[in-house]
Amino acid sequence: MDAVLERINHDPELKVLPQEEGHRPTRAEAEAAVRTLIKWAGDDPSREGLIDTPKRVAKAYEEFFEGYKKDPAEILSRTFSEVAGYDDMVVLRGIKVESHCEHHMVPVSGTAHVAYMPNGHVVGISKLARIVEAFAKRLQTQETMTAQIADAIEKHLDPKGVAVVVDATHQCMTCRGVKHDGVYTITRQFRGVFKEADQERRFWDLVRG
Ligand SMILES: Nc1nc2c(ncn2[C@@H]2O[C@H](COP(=O)(O)OP(=O)(O)OP(=O)(O)O)[C@@H](O)[C@H]2O)c(=O)[nH]1
Ligand SMILES: [Zn+2]
Repeated sequence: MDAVLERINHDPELKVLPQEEGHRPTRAEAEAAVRTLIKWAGDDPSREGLIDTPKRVAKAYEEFFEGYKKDPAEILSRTFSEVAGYDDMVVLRGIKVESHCEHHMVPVSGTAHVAYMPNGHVVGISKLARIVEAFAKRLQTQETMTAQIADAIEKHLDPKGVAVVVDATHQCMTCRGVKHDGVYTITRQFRGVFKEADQERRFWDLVRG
């Protein structure tokens, strides 16, 4: 691997990685990398239809991977305790998940169900969807994303329990490789009171409607 990096960094034809460690590539470097990929795929990056593609791809990447700029602590910082003693679970069913697999960088799409058992205060419900987005819009494995969502809610809301279920399809399994359609990958994290069988059952009853 080191030899590959060494070659990429020193071959002017291949120079797409920054020389200095920790340096974020510039937009121009990112666009040059896209031109390299277009050439490598066998097409001509200077033809009319492709001339602006590196710009478009860089812009799309900003959207696909905007989660790196999101701070879970900030998203969950505002809570409300005026809830008239509400003390049961809060469940958000069917939050859209649009992610990219870290092995092939192709889309992973599906839904997440997120629940927490409040501990005296609640959070704005949109913030739970924002937390899902903050971790989905990164290069991910489904397992990591599921655990990160649960960790963030546990850490910043301090609830009595948290449950996260992600149900998704991976284009790296449908469009390439094994090419199996209709396979849904389900990952789950049940923490705190959701480890109790009756709470888990109530969660599923609500999620299944
Ligand atoms: N556990 C897990 N695996 C994933 C996820 N997304 C993609 N993968 C898998 O990551 C694996 C990478 O395996 P490799 O053998 O290194 O790559 P590959 O040769 O492209 O594998 P194939 O997809 O089998 O062709 C594949 O089995 C993918 O299906 C994910 O979210 N979680
Ligand atoms: Zn993949």
